[in-house]
Amino acid sequence: MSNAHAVEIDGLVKLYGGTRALDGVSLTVGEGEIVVLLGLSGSGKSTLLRHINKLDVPTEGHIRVLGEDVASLRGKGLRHLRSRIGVVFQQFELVGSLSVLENVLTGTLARLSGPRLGTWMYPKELRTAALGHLDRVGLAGREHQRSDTLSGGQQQRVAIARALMQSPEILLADEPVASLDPESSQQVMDLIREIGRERGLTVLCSLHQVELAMSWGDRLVGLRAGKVVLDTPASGVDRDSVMQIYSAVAPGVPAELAALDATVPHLRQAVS
Ligand SMILES: Nc1ncnc2c1ncn2[C@@H]1O[C@H](COP(=O)(O)OP(=O)(O)OP(=O)(O)O)[C@@H](O)[C@H]1O
Repeated sequence: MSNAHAVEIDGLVKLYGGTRALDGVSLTVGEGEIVVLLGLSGSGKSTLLRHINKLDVPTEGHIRVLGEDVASLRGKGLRHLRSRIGVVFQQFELVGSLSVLENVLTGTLARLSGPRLGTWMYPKELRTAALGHLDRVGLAGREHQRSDTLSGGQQQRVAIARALMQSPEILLADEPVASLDPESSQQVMDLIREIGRERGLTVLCSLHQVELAMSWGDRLVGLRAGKVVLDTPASGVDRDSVMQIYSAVAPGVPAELAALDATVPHLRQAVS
């Protein structure tokens, strides 16, 4: 990890109509740091991640990413910044009818001109690189398989390989294992961390699984109602302090229950 900053956020406020999705977030992330964003559903994790590659623009505040003032970037400059930031989503966002290899190759579309239909339309060196990334994520030999015939964990590996095609410096992962079973979740998270370390990537990842987050990240950042309420190295942190993020959500809702994944609204109704 170097001392340089990959992401510098100062006083970020985001309003959606009357909703204060982010409420004065200031955060600095060092190059090569692996950061987990934790917090209840609706606490602002995805909104924060979306500001880093300018999928959303601040109502107030400043963001610098890889030395660039994000608000001032447009056109080519914005495309260049986005090419340095890989993204992995909860729902993988693969084209199910395309082969694994073609999905990985689409990670290069932003820097190629003209449409590409079929893997043969990509330069040979890109196909070779894509096969290398598939090997790295444990999917060697699957390149010609239709993507929608893979398991969820395998599809997320394809999405990681696709992100690697950009040779990113930052990886944003928005609940990358929310739709996976616990075993696949652990494997995918391990893979993201190993790849992050190997390549010196700065990783920002939102998660709902507290135990996984504590054993996985270098640093935990907790959001509640758009504010940073926890910012700590993961090493040595005690679980109770992390659970504070989820406490006092609503009268009668224990923090343990509130911290549960997408089932929270249903459980809340059940206990209230
Ligand atoms: N495009 C939008 N338009 C209006 N409101 C939005 C929009 N995006 C987010 N919000 C609101 O902003 C708040 C923060 O949402 P966000 O998706 O960032 O939370 P989150 O912590 O990522 O939640 P989850 O864990 O469920 O993904 C919520 O109240 C949400 O309803």
